[in-house]
Amino acid sequence: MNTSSANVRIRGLSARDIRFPTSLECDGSDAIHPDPDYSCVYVLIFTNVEVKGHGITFTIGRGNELVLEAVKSLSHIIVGRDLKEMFNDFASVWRALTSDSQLRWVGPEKGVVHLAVGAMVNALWDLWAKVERKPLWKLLVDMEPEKLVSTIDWRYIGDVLTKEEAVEMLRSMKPGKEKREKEMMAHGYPAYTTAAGWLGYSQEKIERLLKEFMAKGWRHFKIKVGQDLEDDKRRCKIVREIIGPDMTLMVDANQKWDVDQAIEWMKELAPYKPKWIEEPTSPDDVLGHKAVADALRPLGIGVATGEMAQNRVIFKQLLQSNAIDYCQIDACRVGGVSEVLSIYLMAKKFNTPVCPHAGGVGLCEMVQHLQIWDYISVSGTMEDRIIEYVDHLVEHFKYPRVIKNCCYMPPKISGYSTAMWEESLRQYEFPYGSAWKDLFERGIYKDPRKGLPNYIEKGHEVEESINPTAVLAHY
Ligand SMILES: C[C@H](O)[C@@H](O)CC(=O)C(=O)O
Ligand SMILES: [Mg+2]
Repeated sequence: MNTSSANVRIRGLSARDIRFPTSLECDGSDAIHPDPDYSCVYVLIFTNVEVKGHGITFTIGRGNELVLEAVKSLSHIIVGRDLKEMFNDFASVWRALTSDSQLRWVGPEKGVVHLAVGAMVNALWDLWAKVERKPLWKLLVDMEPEKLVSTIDWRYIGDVLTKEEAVEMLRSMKPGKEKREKEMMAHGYPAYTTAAGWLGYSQEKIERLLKEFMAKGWRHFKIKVGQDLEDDKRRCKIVREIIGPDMTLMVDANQKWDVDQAIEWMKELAPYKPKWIEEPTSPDDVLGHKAVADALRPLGIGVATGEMAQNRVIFKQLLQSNAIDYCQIDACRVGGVSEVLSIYLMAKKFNTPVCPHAGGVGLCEMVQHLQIWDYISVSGTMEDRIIEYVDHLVEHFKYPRVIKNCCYMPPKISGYSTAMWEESLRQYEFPYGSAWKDLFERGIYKDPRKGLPNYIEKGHEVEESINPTAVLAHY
């Protein structure tokens, strides 16, 4: 470890509720989430020296309120701790964050508490990379295999991949690493875009955006489906007409269907040659995904999923039962970088390509690091692999992704690319930021602090409560 991490101690942690009103333009909309306001809980870890860790977890609006509280409840686990000692045994830090006995009861390792762990763990990895003065992908690439696997909690996955196997896997990829790194620096990692295909966009907007992306050289596109079959057919037909037969079309149902419905619906969309159907059904239904995948493979359609798979155990089952053709890790959904690493390693074992999910705020910034590490150190191939790209909210990041020739170029600044501009935070912190104040004043959004029923005076459920904060739960 770089000597600069010696005597560095975590002095404090702040978490802020940052929201962007993206639902106004239907950016990010899909069959299940028609009105997402791209948001994040923004965690800042302060130390006794200048270096700070920035970590985010993505939500689509009010979920921030819950994640924020979970971060506060977990913060005592890392505040006051020594960095060097934490990074010497990072798996134990992760285990401590996921094992708080009382909070664990409302998980475990899933949902709100796990999203909170994700933000905190991402902030710690950002801090680690900054202390080492490397972008996160390079920190991972340069780490000795033993060290890298020591950051992962192997509980529950050792039946498909042991720590020792993972070390061997990483060692076996050492030859050619330098060459792959140089190649990455020169050409970057290929991307596809979802930015033309949100469900709430009008036909005119989809057509215009597709043409604009095509003119810039984009060749792989994803659109949302799942609300109305006839409408999906119409939209897929238009997209195919615009992009032509040779370019890639992917479709995403965001969990809209039952298993049988997914199979039937996709048979109808098969003539438009989608490469994959993403999230055809419930993210928890491993065997359901398998049924869909088995039925659609003969039609040349793969199944992709993962953006809402809650932890490494679900990924283990999806991979071991051959229920998915594309593994879509998400940088925040599982417990941050450490758990994501274990999913990449399992995907390698089962020879399943990883194509990260990035439709959200800050996800493009984060997943590029992970996928670049995968190419250099884990899979050693980009075949059948591609990173999602969306184009909004980039201006709020200090060191945003750099796209050249439709490829992500490796970040050069140390850290995990998660830091946002203070001005953006001041504008979009909910509900106090200036942008939100303006939206409330113009009546575009309702200020949640106004016009709430006052349960203390009028209410019945909580009038007996001796804790006035109990009413907060009754918004
Ligand atoms: C609500 C989000 O925008 C979601 O639709 C993103 C997604 O599914 C994707 O990018 O894939
Ligand atoms: Mg998706």
